Amino acid sequence: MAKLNFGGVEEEVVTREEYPLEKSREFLKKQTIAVIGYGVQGPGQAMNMRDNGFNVIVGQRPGKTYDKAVADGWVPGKTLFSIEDALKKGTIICFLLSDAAQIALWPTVKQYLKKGKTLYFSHGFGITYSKKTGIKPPKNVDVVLVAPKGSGTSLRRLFVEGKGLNSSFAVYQDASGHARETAIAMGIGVGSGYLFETDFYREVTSDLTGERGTLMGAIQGIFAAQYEVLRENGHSPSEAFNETVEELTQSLMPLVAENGMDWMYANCSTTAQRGALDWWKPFHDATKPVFKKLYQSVKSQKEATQSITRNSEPDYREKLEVELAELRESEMWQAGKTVRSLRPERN
Ligand SMILES: NC(=O)c1ccc[n+]([C@@H]2O[C@H](COP(=O)([O-])OP(=O)(O)OC[C@H]3O[C@@H](n4cnc5c(N)ncnc54)[C@H](O)[C@@H]3O)[C@@H](O)[C@H]2O)c1
Ligand SMILES: CC(C)(O)[C@@H](O)C(=O)O
Ligand SMILES: [Mg+2]
Ligand SMILES: [Mg+2]
Repeated sequence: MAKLNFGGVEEEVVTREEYPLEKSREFLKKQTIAVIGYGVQGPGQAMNMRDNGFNVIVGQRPGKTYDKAVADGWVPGKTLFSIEDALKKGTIICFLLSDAAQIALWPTVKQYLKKGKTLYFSHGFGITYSKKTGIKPPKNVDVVLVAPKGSGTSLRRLFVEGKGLNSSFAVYQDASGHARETAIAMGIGVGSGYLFETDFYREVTSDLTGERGTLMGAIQGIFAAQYEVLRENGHSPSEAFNETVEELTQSLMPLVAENGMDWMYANCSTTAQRGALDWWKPFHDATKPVFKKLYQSVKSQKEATQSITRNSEPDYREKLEVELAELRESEMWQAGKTVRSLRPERN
């Protein structure tokens, strides 16, 4: 593993140079990788592995998602099967159902976890919260995790562009003596740019915090608050949206991604720099208590209970759609729809 300095802290990472794709293919050449579930991570990981030359099959229940798998080139009876048939054939079982659905399907999955197989997750949820999920793998199988740090949609898009998301990897159970190499080889196989090591608990707690925080929850909250203040002070929707969202995603975040926050600041006016340098600390101080509360809610497993309870309700999709529609139909995001339609590349 390559040792790198992350802001003064030494950490080890696995890069593609160190563990090349050919090595991964060679290590997994006798395995049948069964991707169970074809939602968001399923397609990204399955198609990337297929394009990387691995022996991959998909297990999906009938319905719209099964039809999507057919449209993506998976062939019924050859590379696309019922969940049970894929579980039977697979030697590495990639459990890529939603975390709540994994609970319902676990008794079925467990039946097919024969000695020597590997159970693969993309989240530490099922294992860490095993008292709530009932997911307790038999001792004679390997249990590993590769968690791409981003949406399955981005995992696929970046792969097609010749780039790669980074992923974390972990071993929960090493029955074979080579579980760690399986995790690394799978991580490279699904198209990760590089891999950093963690454990199931740390993966799930950081992931739940991140998506509820700056990655998804906090960002919407901050957008909404600023947009509302601008509107309350007489600014038009287009002006408020541009100063809140559009400029961030189109102009400034790509600069942050490329070279960091100070570099983005340096590419703005001294007027903007002065204001941003004065104001980031009050925003930090105002939000830190909320982040502390969030982390506590994750640590106490309140977030896990909430996810399991709400996402296991039979009508959770319908209820989710109502909440997503509320966002979509808000003035801010409706303004955003019009703003996006005006981007020159859309014409
Ligand atoms: N969405 C992401 O991009 C992302 C990113 C990193 C990690 N993960 C993790 O990857 C795993 C898969 O998440 P996802 O978001 O791709 O899942 P998802 O919500 O998209 O669902 C995946 C599949 O589960 C199937 N399914 C749902 N309920 C079922 C049931 N009762 N019986 C049989 N099949 C059922 C659906 O048909 C779908 O094909 C989770 O552990 C998640 O935390 C997801
Ligand atoms: C893509 C995310 C937010 O990183 C993932 O953790 C998820 O749960 O979908
Ligand atoms: Mg997550
Ligand atoms: Mg995540």
